[in-house]
Formats: sequence, structure tokens, C-alpha cells
Amino acid sequence: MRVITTTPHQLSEAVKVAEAWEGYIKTKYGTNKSDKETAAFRDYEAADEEQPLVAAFYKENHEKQTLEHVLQKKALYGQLNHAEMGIWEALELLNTLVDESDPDTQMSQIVHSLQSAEAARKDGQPRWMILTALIHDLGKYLFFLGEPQWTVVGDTFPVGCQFSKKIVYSKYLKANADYNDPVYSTKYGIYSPHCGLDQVHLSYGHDEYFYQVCKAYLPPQALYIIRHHSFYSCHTDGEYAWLLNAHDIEMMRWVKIFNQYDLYSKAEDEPNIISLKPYYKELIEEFFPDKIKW
Ligand SMILES: O[C@H]1[C@H](O)[C@@H](O)[C@H](O)[C@@H](O)[C@H]1O
Ligand SMILES: [Fe+2]
Ligand SMILES: [Fe+2]
Repeated sequence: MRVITTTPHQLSEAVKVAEAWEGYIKTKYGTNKSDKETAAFRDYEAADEEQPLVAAFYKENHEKQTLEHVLQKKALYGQLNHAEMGIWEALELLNTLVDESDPDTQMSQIVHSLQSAEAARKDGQPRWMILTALIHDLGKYLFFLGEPQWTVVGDTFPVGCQFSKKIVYSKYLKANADYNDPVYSTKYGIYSPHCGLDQVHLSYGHDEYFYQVCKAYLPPQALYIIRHHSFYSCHTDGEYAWLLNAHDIEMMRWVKIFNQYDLYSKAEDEPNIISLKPYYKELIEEFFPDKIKW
């Protein structure tokens, strides 16, 4: 097994910034919403009683997302030889998908995409951020390539090292084959402290897939958001600080800014797809060619 290492210099730099991560994210990037407002989202306790599908989703996800599974899917989809398609086309296609893992929206994905993008736009965010909000979930196209929801949607978490208790529905991780593995069950597993998330395998889903699809076209901040937006135990609960390097800490601030648009826009009115289309088509053309590889 290849162990991923960090040079002493990289390490000390990363430790300097990562040490205070847990408290830091909450104070510095704490949401401007009240506790009551934020409690209305991602309430998995309530979902447990009212939306049994969500718990069932995570049970299957947590049992099956092993390091071996992740490596296999990365090899398969990293080749980008499954389709050629434009961004708007993908958005329209995803219109028929409802995400089983999400307790907060029963709406289709194009609605969620436009709601997130419109929220960023109203906030005066730069064009790359508005575009990122629009497309961040397009990796859910995996579902249309025949993948089951458990390896397409839901929160992500590192595999190959100890699972955090703060991962949503963490109790189900006990049934994961890696849970008792002599290496993968240790705190650092196959990683070394502060090796950086670029070296870490997260459970496989729409984040990693779409990051690969977009790699050639978007600025680093946008790519970072796309790749890590579902890693809630880290960006929201402050877990796994020991994996982060200085670059991660720098980039995480964008994930936090983006997260507000992803989450809280779900309460807003349904956007008018037809009237918004010309604006977003132009925005897409600024960054992407007509067709890209999927
Ligand atoms: O249920 C949601 C949904 O699947 C999102 O697209 C994903 O980014 C979240 O992390 C997840 O909890
Ligand atoms: Fe997502
Ligand atoms: Fe989303």
C-alpha cells in the first residue's frame, strides 16, 4: 500500500494554519442566518422519522463506499469517455432526477441549480462563482450512466483512514468492510498528516466525477468547490483538519461562501427556467466550449 507523505516544511506550514480549523470555520465563516433558520436545513434527526428514504440511502452508501470501490470508480470515470455533451444540455437532462439523500428539497435538480446560481448572483458574486453554483451538482449525471444513487449523491467522507463520528448517520459505517481493516481503521490510515485533500480519496460521487469533467475549464477556486462541496464533516463540522494543507485552508473559504447558496436557496421560490436561460447560456459560453467530455 502506497503511503502518502508530506515534507517537513509543508507540514509545519500546514499545521500553522490548520491547527485552529475547528473553531476557526465556525467563527470566521459562520453563517449570517439565525440558529432557527439553519436548523431548518440538514435536520437528519427529523428526517429519520419523517423521511425513511434518507436513512435508507445512507445505510447503503456507508456500507458500500470502501476504498476499493472508490479507486475502481475513479479509474472508470476518470477517463471521460462516456459522453460528449454541453453544460446546458446536462442541466436539462438532470431535470428528471430527485436526490434521495437530500432531506431539504423534493424539487428537480435544474431548479436547485438555478436557485443556487440566482442566490449567488443576487449577492453580487463574481461570474465564476455564479457559474459554479449553477453547475456544481452536474456530476449527478453519473445516475444517467447507470450508477445507483448511493454512489452519486449524499455527503462525502475520506476512505482509507478512520471514519469520523460526525459523518452523517455514522452508525451505518460499522457495516463498511474498511471499518475493521487493520490499516484503514487507524486514525491516519494510508495518509500522512496534512498531506492535502488532493491526495485523499473521498467516497465516490458527483463531486469527484464533475471535478474531472471540468478540470480543464474553470479557475482553481471553482474546481475546489465542485470537488469538496459535499464534505460536510470537514467544511461544516471541522473534522479531518489533520488532512488539510495550506492550500486547502485557503480554498475552504470559498467552499464556505458557496455553501450558503447551495443550502439556503432551497427555500426560495421556483425560478423561471425559460426567462433565465439566455443569461446562463451566455455565462456557460464564457468558460466552456459547446460540448465537453463526460
Ligand atoms: O443530499 C445532498 C445532496 O446530494 C448534495 O448534492 C450533496 O452535495 C450533499 O452533500 C448531500 O448531502
Ligand atoms: Fe452536491
Ligand atoms: Fe447542491
